[in-house]
Amino acid sequence: MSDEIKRQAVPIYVPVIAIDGPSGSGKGTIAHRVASRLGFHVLDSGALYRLLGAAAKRHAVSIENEAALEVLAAHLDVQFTVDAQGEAVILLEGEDVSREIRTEEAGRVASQVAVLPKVRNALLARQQAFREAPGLVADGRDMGTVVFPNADLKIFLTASAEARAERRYKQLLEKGFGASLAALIDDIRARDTRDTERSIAPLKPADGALVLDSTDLGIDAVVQRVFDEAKKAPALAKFLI
Ligand SMILES: Nc1ncnc2c1ncn2[C@@H]1O[C@H](COP(=O)(O)OP(=O)(O)OP(=O)(O)O)[C@@H](O)[C@H]1O
Ligand SMILES: Nc1ccn([C@H]2C[C@H](O)[C@@H](COP(=O)(O)O)O2)c(=O)n1
Repeated sequence: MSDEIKRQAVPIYVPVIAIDGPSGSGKGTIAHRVASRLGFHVLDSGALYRLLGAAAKRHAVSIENEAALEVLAAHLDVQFTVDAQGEAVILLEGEDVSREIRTEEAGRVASQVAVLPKVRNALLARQQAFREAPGLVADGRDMGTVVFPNADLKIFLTASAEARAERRYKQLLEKGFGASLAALIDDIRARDTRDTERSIAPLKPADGALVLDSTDLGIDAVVQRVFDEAKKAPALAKFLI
């Protein structure tokens, strides 16, 4: 045996912040702001369910055909990129679907395919693979309960259905989509019911999650609350110095 010191690779711990909550509560906005400050990656898990819905439409697969959707989910050909202006671009089978998957219809279909256990299982490892150094902020419905149950910080972000519908209304108009506020409230309530009442990975606060109601809180105030909590988590505090 030589005196040579054998170097062993020390695995790097990759922290995760899980942000869950209902549609329009601000998860994506907060996740991007927090990730940008920390230099972390972002997982928009809802986009995967939306993409699966779009893939089902392209391949004429019924959204009730769980076996076929499981195969589609396992082979989903997606790329998350940015364009020259730094805007997020999502490619499905090489085609830019960034706009198509952001419609209310795409959200409804995503919520319908998301109730299927085989679909959720097929997307699980793909979501967990987003956990890369230096860290990840993951947004969705089951980030803290199922996908990253050991997350360093769990936030459950919520707001009244009316506040969320109003935010969505403004957002859709800004993007050039037509919208009706009354229809959005109905839609949000229907989606809340489906997401919270499904038998697998229902939307609910994870054990230990900080529940933040943003009905009367602006974006900056929510981000500050998240950082206040992050400072208390040993694996995250060093990124906030
Ligand atoms: N605290 C807040 N106060 C006011 N507006 C907000 C707040 N948080 C987010 N918004 C706005 O609400 C809209 C919806 O936010 P966002 O898309 O981040 O929600 P989401 O929870 O990710 O929705 P979804 O789950 O449907 O993707 C955006 O236009 C965003 O700027
Ligand atoms: N972790 C997740 C993320 C999303 N879904 C489902 C349920 C949502 O209604 C739908 C669209 O999500 P959004 O883009 O609005 O965040 O996808 C889920 O079940 N689990």
